[in-house]
Amino acid sequence: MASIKMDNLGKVYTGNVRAVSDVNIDIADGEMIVLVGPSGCGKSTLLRMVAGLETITEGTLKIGDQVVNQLEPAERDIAMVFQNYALYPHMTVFNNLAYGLKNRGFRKDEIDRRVRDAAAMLEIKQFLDRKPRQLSGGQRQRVAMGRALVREPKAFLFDEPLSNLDAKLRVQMRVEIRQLQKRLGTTSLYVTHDQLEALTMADRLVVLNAGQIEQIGTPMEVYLRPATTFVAGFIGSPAMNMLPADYLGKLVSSDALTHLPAGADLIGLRPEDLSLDPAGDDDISLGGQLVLLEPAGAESHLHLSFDGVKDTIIARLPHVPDVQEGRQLTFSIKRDKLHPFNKATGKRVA
Ligand SMILES: Nc1ncnc2c1ncn2[C@@H]1O[C@H](COP(=O)(O)OP(=O)(O)OP(=O)(O)O)[C@@H](O)[C@H]1O
Repeated sequence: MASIKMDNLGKVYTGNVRAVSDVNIDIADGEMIVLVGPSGCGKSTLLRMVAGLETITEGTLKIGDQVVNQLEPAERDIAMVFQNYALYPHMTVFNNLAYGLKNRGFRKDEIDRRVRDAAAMLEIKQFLDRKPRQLSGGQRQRVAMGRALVREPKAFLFDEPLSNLDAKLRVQMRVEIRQLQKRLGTTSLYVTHDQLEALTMADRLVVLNAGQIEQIGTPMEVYLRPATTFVAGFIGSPAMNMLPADYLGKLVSSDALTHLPAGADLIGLRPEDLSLDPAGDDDISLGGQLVLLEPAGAESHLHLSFDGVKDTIIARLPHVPDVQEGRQLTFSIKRDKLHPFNKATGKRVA
């Protein structure tokens, strides 16, 4: 496989529509990078620029040591895996795998070797004579990857491959793709709007907003230290609560927030960091009224209101507490779990 290097990549569509700005990403050989962001943030545009399906209007794209800005998709040696597997229903698995190679004029013995090698790697050798409909969803996904693999590409691109699947199959496929990717060491760029998919699959994830990178990091780096209020709101579920610092200061004892850095006028609290345990020395406590209790089996979401704040705050507990709606509850949170931001810049304050 190969590395991929994006230097100041940008895209302006005809009609002066800017879709991507100043994107710098280095994907190491064998690394899985997940691009995540809301609808319209430019994920597909960026992926298609790497694939060669959209022109690059700014910056440089390298695959391995080669600048590929001007190369046709077929010359870039990159495989794309789509949503619906795009398998040919009337062909056997063998022929599905062989099809692209036949079209490119490979010799029969070379096709045979590549198909059998890929089938062995993907553990689908026993299915080579079956039609796609005789396979489970997971096996079909493997055939789809196999079809890309036989081309021996330099990298894999995934464009929301799981978005059409029901919740259970989605989880199964997520695991399947990630295991394959790790085992085969494929350099991969994976696009999704699903933050859970991004967190679970990525070596590193790239959060994109309005065509620009908000943050790049390992899933835990991004979760534990979101660089901007956008990332804080996008990664994590339920989303991080945000309170103005001066208001939070009124809810808690006056010296509880003195350790916060200068300029931190907006404070983020993750729902899962709020606890009903009594506050210890390093904790702060805040009381609110329980307006709604949502039990969700193994966990529960508690919606709390505070005098003078229009938004409710959500706490996520790893159990369903035996409390009545309408009651006053006191929550504690560790001081080092407060996320300080500056409202005007939207950035984390160090
Ligand atoms: N061919 C085009 N011409 C002009 N503008 C376009 C074109 N394709 C996309 N755009 C615009 O570029 C921006 C980014 O679109 P893109 O499809 O890359 O977003 P996305 O993050 O993949 O969204 P989604 O998750 O909804 O697919 C959007 O504002 C979109 O309207």
